[in-house]
Amino acid sequence: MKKILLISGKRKCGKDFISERLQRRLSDRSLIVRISEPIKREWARKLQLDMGAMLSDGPYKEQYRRDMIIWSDEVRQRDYGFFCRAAMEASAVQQADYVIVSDIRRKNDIKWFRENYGQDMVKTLRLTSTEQRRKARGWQFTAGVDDVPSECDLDDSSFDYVFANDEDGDGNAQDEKQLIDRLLALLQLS
Ligand SMILES: Nc1ncnc2c1ncn2[C@@H]1O[C@H](COP(=O)(O)OP(=O)(O)OP(=O)(O)O)[C@@H](O)[C@H]1O
Repeated sequence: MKKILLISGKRKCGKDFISERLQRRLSDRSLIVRISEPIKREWARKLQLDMGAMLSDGPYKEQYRRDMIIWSDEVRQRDYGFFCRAAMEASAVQQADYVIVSDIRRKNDIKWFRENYGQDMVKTLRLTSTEQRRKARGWQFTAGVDDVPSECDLDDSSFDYVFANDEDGDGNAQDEKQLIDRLLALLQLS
C-alpha cells in the first residue's frame, strides 16, 4: 500500500460517487473499503435480517439506520477501531497501491488509521456540497441521523484535502473526466 485515502463528508455530498469514479480511474491499483459494511453485516447478523435488503437502498435502510447507529456507538465505546479493523481485514488491501475508505465519520476512525498505518500513508479528503445541492440529490434533514456524532463529529476537524463536489453534470463522460482530473491534481495522483 502506498496511500490510504480517508473520505468524509455530510450525507449526499457524494462520498460513494466520488470514491467509485476515483477507483475506476486508478483501476486495479486501487480498491474501496467501506467501514459501514462490517457494521451492516454484524447488525444484520444480530437481527437476522435479510442482508441484501440491508445493503441496498430499500425500505430497510432508513428504518434500521437509527438503531444501528446507537448499537455501533456502543461497540465503538469499547473498541474505537473495531469496525475500521474489520473492514480492512475483510478486503485485499495488501494487493492495492491505493485504498479508498469511502465513509469516514469520526475523529477516532482517522486516529485508528493513523496509529496503524502512519501519518505519511494516511491522507484525509473532505468532500463538501451545498445544502441546496444535497437536497437536490435527495437529502432531507432527519433528526437522530443528521444531528448525531456519526454525522457531525468531523464538522470541526481539519483535513489534508478539501474538494467541493457541487457541479453535477448530466452524467456525460467528459464532465466526469474533468471532475476526477481536478481531484487527482489536488491529491497529486495520476
Ligand atoms: N459530481 C456528481 N455528479 C453527478 N451526480 C452526483 C455527483 N456527486 C453525487 N452525485 C449523485 O448524488 C447522489 C448522492 O451521492 P452519494 O450516494 O455518493 O452520496 P454519499 O455522500 O455517499 O451519501 P450518504 O452519506 O447518504 O450515503 C447519488 O445519486 C450520486 O450519484
